[in-house]
Amino acid sequence: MKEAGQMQNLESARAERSVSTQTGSMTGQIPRLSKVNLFTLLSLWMELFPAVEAQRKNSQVKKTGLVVVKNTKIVGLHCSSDDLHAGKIALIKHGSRLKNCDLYFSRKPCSACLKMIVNAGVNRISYWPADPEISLLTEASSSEDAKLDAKAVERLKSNSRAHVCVLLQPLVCYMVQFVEETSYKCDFIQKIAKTLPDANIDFYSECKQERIKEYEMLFLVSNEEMHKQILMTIGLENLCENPYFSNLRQNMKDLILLLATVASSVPIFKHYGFYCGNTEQIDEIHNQSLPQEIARHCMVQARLLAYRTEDHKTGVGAVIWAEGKSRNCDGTGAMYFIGCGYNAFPVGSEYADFPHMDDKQKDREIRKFRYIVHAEQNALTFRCQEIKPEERSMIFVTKCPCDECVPLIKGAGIKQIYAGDVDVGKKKADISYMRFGELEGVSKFIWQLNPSGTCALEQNDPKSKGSNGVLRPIPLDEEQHQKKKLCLENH
Ligand SMILES: O=c1ccn([C@H]2C[C@H](O)[C@@H](COP(=O)(O)OP(=O)(O)OP(=O)(O)O)O2)c(=O)[nH]1
Repeated sequence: MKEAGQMQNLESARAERSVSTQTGSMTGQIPRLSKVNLFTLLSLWMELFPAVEAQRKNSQVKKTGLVVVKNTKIVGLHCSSDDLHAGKIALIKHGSRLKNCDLYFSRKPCSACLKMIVNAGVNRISYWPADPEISLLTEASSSEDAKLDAKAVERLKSNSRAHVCVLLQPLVCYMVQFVEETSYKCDFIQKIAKTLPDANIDFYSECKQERIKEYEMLFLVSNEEMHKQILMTIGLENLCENPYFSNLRQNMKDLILLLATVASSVPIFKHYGFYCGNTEQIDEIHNQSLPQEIARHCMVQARLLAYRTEDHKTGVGAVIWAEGKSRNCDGTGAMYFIGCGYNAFPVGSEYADFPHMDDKQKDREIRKFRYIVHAEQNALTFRCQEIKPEERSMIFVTKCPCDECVPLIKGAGIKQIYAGDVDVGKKKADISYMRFGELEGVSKFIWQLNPSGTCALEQNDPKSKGSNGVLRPIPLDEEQHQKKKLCLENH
């Protein structure tokens, strides 16, 4: 019954959307993620940044993701490392620039982190209301410390100027359905469906189910009574009563479902990944490419950003990272965040200030193309770090960069582009994608089946890690290569 109802809702959402696209009416905009939910999702996702080191086992301290926001713009994406909690990393990386920032944690921070970030003058600290950084779910022997820490956190919270709170907003109507629909139709899944027509397309649903289970284990407390206990210990007793408790759990579940859906849209599937299409360039530049799991992680960030688009039809997200010369204290290893963005009308404009039509509209004056700022353009404009020519910087875009953006990316000194190649070589009425294919001097890693098989990323092998903790590809010899081909055919 519920499913039928959902389908009906989806149909009416689609119908409404297509009417609004044709008429330009203000109703029926596509569902959009709120900023708060985007930051929260990114913080959870950052907790899952692929480990560049042996992960702590049985530690009382859980890994934590963190998003630092200044004036509604993201200025930091971090995750805890073996040595340092996320809050400490924020302090090292941003120092007094933390003043007036909003911080989104994937777990309630411990007292050691909280005292420092409160002292730095942050504006707001929001955290995911499940098991805190100092776990309350670990064995009894350590829970005494966890409880003492929770008390200290409460005291710091009530005596600080910063607003320490849980910020989760309910998703707008049809958001989950919209994310499901667009994730399934996105370039990455469709590329697999097209190039491997025999592949069981159910791999996507299977992958999603696995992700949901995995993230529920990590980010939800399955037992309701236990969850209430935790909430009470971390000072959220007012959320333990209904309807607040059931609403909170529903919001948490919806966000986890959304994260799992988006994460499965860039799947770990056979020999698909981001590869350089030009086989002549492979030997020369492949060694410089990122490990697949990190590239995939960053692309999912870009996919999440795309759900903040202001374009009725096509959401695009972009995120820029760079790899420093050596590993830093962050759980992201040598990688550090530079900037991110999504396609939207100029900052501060109202909905009706600019036209929203696509190129199906005959009247060219009321088309969106001359007004909308592209995801890459926003990522470059609002970057919080400089792009250093001596370092490897990379942009992850959910769509092939267009002719407006390609020279900007190259001119900014970005060394690598990770993208899909839908639309490459196309000249549409108001936007074209001719330059990407011809672009030289910037390495392009396109989502595809490994074209050569001559390099593979043996990601679990510690020997494949470089001195900076970043994984390196290992070349395969001819025999291994043949085996790879065989196992590909067997799948
Ligand atoms: O590098 C790019 C290229 C495009 N866009 C944004 C701008 C615009 O908001 C949308 C245009 O997408 P598309 O080319 O797909 O045009 P469309 O008219 O939205 O869709 P269609 O594919 O049906 O033509 O994507 C970017 O952010 N970056």
